[in-house]
Amino acid sequence: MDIELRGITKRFGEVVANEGVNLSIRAGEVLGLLGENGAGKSTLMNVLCGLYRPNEGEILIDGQAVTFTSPADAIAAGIGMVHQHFMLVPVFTVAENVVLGVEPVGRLDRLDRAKASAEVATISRKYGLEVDPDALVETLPVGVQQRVEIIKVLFRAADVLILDEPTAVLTPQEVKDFFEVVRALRDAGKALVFITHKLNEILDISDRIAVIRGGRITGEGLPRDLTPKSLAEMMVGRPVSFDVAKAPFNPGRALLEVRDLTVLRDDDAVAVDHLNLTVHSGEIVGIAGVQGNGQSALIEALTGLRRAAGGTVTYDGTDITHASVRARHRAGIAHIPEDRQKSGLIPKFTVAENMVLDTYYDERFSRGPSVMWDHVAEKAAQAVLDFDVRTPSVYTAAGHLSGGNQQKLVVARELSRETLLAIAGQPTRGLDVGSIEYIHKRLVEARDTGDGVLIVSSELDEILSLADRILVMFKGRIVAEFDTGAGPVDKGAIGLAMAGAAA
Ligand SMILES: Nc1ncnc2c1ncn2[C@@H]1O[C@H](COP(=O)(O)OP(=O)(O)OP(=O)(O)O)[C@@H](O)[C@H]1O
Repeated sequence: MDIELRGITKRFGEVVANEGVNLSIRAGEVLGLLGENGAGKSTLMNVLCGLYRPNEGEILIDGQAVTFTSPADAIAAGIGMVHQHFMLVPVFTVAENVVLGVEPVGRLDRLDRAKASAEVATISRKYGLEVDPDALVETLPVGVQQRVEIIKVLFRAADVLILDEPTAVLTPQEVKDFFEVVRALRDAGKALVFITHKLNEILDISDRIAVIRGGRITGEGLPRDLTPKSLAEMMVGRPVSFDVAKAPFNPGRALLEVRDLTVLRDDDAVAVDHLNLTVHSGEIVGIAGVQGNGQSALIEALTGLRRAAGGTVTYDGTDITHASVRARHRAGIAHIPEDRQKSGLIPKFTVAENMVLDTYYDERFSRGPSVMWDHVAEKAAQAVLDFDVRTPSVYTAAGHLSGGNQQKLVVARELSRETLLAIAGQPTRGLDVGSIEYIHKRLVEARDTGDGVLIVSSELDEILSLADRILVMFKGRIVAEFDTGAGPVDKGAIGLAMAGAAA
């Protein structure tokens, strides 16, 4: 099935998210769609999958114009979206999730479980999407849950699959397996649209690449004619540097001292196991590791979101092991959370309000019980400029910003106040290369002016380019340490430690 988008324009009030977009999506082809944060990728895909109606333009399927009034229309026409945030019911099995809402009339009590399992097994075999149809979704790793989402779309007989940043949450091995599936789908004649911010990935998996900028398609090309550098330039409209310039390493006093820290998961399993680490002033410490080795629980414990079951956390000489989130925040600890949508922002609040979440006690912003909103708006406008947050105004609801710009807003709030220590979880996930360059610069600036910075990232390249010291976390413990100042670090050795070789 071939699709032709012709002259698609989509506006939100004053904002033109897509403008006169012409794009073809062909059977048996992976189309890579690349664009900076806020360029209009999600909007365009939401038009294609029936979630938004365009103000102008039309969609043609095999030459015939179609109108979608709901996602159900698009699904009926064979267009399926695999969302970035999975929409599965955790307490249902794989097969139940797949057939839910389709047959028989969406009622689980009338579901023929054996038939559903058999159908899931057939799809799973056909495209190499390995999964146990009878497993409960909540017991499955993220990479497998994603396969369930894809099976769900294929079960609805989709010929066109839209994959919105599918690799953002996957480990490198899962990405490899996932690419195999994408190729199998393409070879079976499906049309795929693949959205990612990772330039190497888009060059690897795409048959054709289209670049969107400011709501318009500004370039198209074949991977063999493009490089990460040329793609980055096409996308951002200026050269992007992948190197970070840092001042000489000159660490000061110990700012964060973690001793013998143990943290439990919700089910009481040990997530962080008698862990020790120190972050000094003027130093970036990077924690590398395959996701799921306790990094998230560690950050939660350091920022007060999760109780420490044992050990101590000392910040600038004070024991903060059991201090509240707010007390830590006030004491000058910045936190860039891993999941901005869960814990970073309040989507209904404006950009300005989100800039002062938790800071309104600050005497610069409040006098007595009342908040000085003019002053807040002014400060917010400056931070929006400084951190290149793309928003129509500071009075726009944060939930209306593109995903990447929401992330930049959190970073702007956390790094534009007086802090001593910044703790960042996956600080650049979902960001375009221009924004990554920008946020890396700001983190290095914080270090150069004497802050301590602790970064947890599953992107090894990010850790390598930023960290002065690299700690590898495996099964809740630090299993290896690498000093980047002492000559080039052996990537292979880090990889081995991440896989538990040194444990
Ligand atoms: N529901 C909405 N209401 C108002 N404005 C919106 C809405 N959805 C998107 N926008 C605006 O439309 C523009 C395009 O956003 P879109 O989400 O399509 O970008 P994107 O390319 O997917 O970005 P990202 O890479 O950050 O996910 C942005 O300026 C965004 O603020």
